[in-house]
Amino acid sequence: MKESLYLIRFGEIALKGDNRIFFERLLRKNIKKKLLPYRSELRMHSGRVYLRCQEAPEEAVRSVLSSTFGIVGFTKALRCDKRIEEIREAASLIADEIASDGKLQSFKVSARRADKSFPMTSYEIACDIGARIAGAHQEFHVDVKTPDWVLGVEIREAAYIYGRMEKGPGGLPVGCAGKGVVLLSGGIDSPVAAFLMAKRGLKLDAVYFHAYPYTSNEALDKVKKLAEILAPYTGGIRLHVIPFTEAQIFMKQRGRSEELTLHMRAAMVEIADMVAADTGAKALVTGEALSQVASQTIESITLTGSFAQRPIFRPVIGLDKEEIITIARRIGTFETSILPYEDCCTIFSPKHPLVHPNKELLTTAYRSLSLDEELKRAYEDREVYVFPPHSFQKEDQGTTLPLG
Ligand SMILES: Nc1ncnc2c1ncn2[C@@H]1O[C@H](COP(=O)(O)OP(=O)(O)OP(=O)(O)O)[C@@H](O)[C@H]1O
Repeated sequence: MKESLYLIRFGEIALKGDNRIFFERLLRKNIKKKLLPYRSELRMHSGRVYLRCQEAPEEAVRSVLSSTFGIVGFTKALRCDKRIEEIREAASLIADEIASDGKLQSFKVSARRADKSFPMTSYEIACDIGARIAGAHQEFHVDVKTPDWVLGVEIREAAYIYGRMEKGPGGLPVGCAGKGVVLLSGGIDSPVAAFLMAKRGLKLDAVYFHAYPYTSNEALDKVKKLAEILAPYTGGIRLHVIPFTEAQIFMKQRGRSEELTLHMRAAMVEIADMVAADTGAKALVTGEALSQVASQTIESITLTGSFAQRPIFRPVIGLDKEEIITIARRIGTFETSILPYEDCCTIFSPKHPLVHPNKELLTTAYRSLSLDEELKRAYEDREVYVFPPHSFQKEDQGTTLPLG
């Protein structure tokens, strides 16, 4: 009897020594949660992970596996009795499916025999199956050195037969690094920053500063859309929308024009920190890249970063715009990010912002604005959206696991 499953390869987790079990447990939990409402079962056998999820459409499972950090590869597999006739049949089903794509031509069979009582050697299995596939499909020829695809046969407590590996996103299971708060604008850079930090295991909440009516509801919809696109990677995401207009007007009226952008950034950092304190996050994340604009010089970043109670991670700090765009395209945020809705900072930004601020002078100027009440009110009046809806559970706070 044949059973259809997925064989999953975990990546960096394999290097985690004694702590590997924590990472594996978290990754399995993340996969199962993303497959809800379907029933799924994950089993481990000799360092392999097999997922059984018969109710879910294949597309849904593939989309979950290709967006779950910690997975480096996966493939559909067939499990059958340890009889050569069954193995041949399963191998030919997999070869038929790959042949129907018409894209791959050369192949090889890689056979492994953990159960040495099986009456054929690995070499004999490989020759037997390889000859049959090549005989049945004119489009396939054997190439043991650089094959387009590999048919895997593993003889364990049962026989497992699988075809082409698809790529997973790599990285570490979301949540293993604890929790962070990303400042998510509608631009190109911050969604990429969110993606990169989730890839290193950070569970994220997002904060968006909305200056209605100076920034439109379409601008807000755009950020919601970005959060929705990121959600499969981040294992769900909450978006905190901060009504920022009054605080911005307050700063504009009281401060010096050329200092306004930096004041706004500092205020954003302070509010994001409040969200972090509330959600148990240990770091902030921004999409800042060195020297991209006036507020991203070393002096500006040092100044605005000094208002945070936690480290600020800036994973795109050393990337060129083109490099950031390449990632944005790959993860699917680019087309949404370039929709033409203004960000609140652009609208309020002065013509000649300070580029190399003096930290002491600017800190004093910012503190003299006495913004505490304004910022507290903006924070308290925030609205929270969850992507996908109803997905957030208390246990999603993220746990810092011991690193091995
Ligand atoms: N309205 C906003 N809401 C939330 N975060 C913001 C907002 N505006 C800016 N940020 C944060 O500040 C960072 C720097 O913003 P800035 O507009 O200077 O640069 P940017 O390179 O255009 O960034 P992005 O492409 O992410 O908008 C952003 O990456 C983001 O993390």
